[in-house]
Amino acid sequence: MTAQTPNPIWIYDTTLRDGSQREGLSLSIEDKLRIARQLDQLGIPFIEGGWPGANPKDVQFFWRLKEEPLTQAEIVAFCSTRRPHKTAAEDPMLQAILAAGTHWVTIFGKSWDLHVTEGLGTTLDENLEMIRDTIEYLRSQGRRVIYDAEHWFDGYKNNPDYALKTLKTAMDAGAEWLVFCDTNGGTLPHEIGQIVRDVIERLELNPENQGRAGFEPTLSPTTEPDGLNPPLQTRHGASLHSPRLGIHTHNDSDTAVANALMSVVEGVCMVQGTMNGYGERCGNANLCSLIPNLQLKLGYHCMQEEQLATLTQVSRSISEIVNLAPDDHAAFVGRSAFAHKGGIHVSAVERNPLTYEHIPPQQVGNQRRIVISDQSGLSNVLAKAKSFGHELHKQDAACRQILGRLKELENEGYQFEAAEASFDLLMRDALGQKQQHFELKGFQVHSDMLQGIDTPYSNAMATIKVTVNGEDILEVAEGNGPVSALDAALRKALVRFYPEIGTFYLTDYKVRILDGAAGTSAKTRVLVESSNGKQRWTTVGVSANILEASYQAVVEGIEYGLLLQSAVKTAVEQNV
Ligand SMILES: CC(=O)SCCNC(=O)CCNC(=O)[C@H](O)C(C)(C)COP(=O)(O)OP(=O)(O)OC[C@H]1O[C@@H](n2cnc3c(N)ncnc32)[C@H](O)[C@@H]1OP(=O)(O)O
Ligand SMILES: CC(=O)C(=O)O
Repeated sequence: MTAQTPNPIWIYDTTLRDGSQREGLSLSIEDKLRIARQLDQLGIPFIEGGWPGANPKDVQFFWRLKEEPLTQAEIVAFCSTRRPHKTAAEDPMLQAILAAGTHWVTIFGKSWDLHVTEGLGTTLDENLEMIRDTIEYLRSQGRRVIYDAEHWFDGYKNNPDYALKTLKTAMDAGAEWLVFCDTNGGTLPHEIGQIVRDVIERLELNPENQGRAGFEPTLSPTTEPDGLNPPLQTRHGASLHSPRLGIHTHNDSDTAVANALMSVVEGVCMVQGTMNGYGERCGNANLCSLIPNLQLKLGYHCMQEEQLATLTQVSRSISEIVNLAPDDHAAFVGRSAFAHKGGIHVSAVERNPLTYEHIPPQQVGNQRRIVISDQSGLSNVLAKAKSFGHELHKQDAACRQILGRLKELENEGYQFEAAEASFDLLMRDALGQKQQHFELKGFQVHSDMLQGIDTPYSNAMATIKVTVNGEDILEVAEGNGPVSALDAALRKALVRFYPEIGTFYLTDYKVRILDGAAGTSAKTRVLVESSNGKQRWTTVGVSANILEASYQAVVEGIEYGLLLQSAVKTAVEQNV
């Protein structure tokens, strides 16, 4: 028995166009080029690059791509139909889209009569003319056209006959893809399914051309012939008399991904969306969820398995480029997507990951994580101990002791899920492996608010006394705040004994008031992130005194840094 080839779905990415309509997101040309290259590597066949007539950046972006073309993806330029009562040939926007020099163009036109009369301010017939004239003109100029039917679902609900006329006009004018857009994002999955089914029937579209029924059409954008109205063929030789269908959904009802999936189930074979779901208002359908759902759950083919296994990295790299923090809880690609916190979950996952994971995380390039907290059981402790290289068994007394201490400290306000270095130190303490590098004798911090030439500024001074190897050390240091002064004084006292401390620095400092109702006597939790230039680690301190909490976190940060350095030293010595 031969394995059946999965039906293909063409992914159409619009991060660079619809994605950049998200409030707070702005891309430079270099950003756009970097994102386009990542999508190309990922194996996305269609990348919508922007609207060339709308702004100079998008014009230049297409020029830059001509100089440094993508390896496999087809870059698509986007534009509206021509303006009412003009010809397509004289519309400057359409001249701009031609000048972009892409093989494929996407044109959006109105499907909803309300938008025609109130948005465009023209007649229903003129809108049909605009669609026809625009597409025919672009075809006459050798372009292949994807037609985005804007507000398709609202239009179809309001006036199905007119909406169908717009689609038929686009189809007859030579559009190769008709894309149903849920522009306002208000349609629910059951309505999407019903409407797509109706339209396929009413337009008498051939389901064979929709990428189902075992066909594997050769519509690879880069391998098909150039030129005017190229003949479209399926692998089996049947010519494409009817266009293929696509879906473009927005997330205003939080159902964009479900809506796109419903359309595919009904026969649509192009899915438009954006990386990380960026887009106007609440965003577009998130390709980072859609692609794995299509390929791993529904059995369609979107990209090679190895490309899918880079999805998490591409998602995070794009969030870095657009300068938006990645969503830790995003399905498939989020940091927490395969994080297990509850003790029951961890105990089962350690036996068989299927018990609490819907897919193996590595299929999308993500990884399983075990989180430590007061929701933990012995299984969490064992899993963490293993990841830190400690030999520990469920029956060991230390194991229960660590779990008990963890719960006790979390009850006092500590939070170890974000401070794994402190948890490692706690485990070492219980296992009798914690090395004490110094002993605190006391510290004092003095903080002033001073008047500068224009603005006030703060100045702080810390004095610290520690004992190292039996020797008492007293040091003073200044800082721009009490914590930085204390940190500086401590390092100054220790650096003579532990020169590696000179390479450590604080990279983040977070404070959380734990019991707001208690006012100034509330407890404070401090999380400190430290680095030695190669690794980063986080430690935690809790106290009613913010300086005391900061001191705990800073000291553990230094202790842990020393531990990491000595582990490196040991590894080097052993290799030698
Ligand atoms: C659903 C979508 O996401 S569509 C994409 C939306 N994206 C954007 O709008 C971003 C880029 N847009 C822009 O830079 C500008 O809006 C431009 C350059 C396109 C147009 O700017 P302006 O000429 O100043 O027009 P403005 O933005 O005020 O209004 C939009 C015009 O497009 C017209 N229009 C809207 N849809 C269409 C359409 N499908 N076909 C033709 N014209 C359309 C509107 O009727 C309006 O016309 P008017 O100027 O006669 O009132
Ligand atoms: C075309 C498009 O972006 C929309 O209708 O949402």
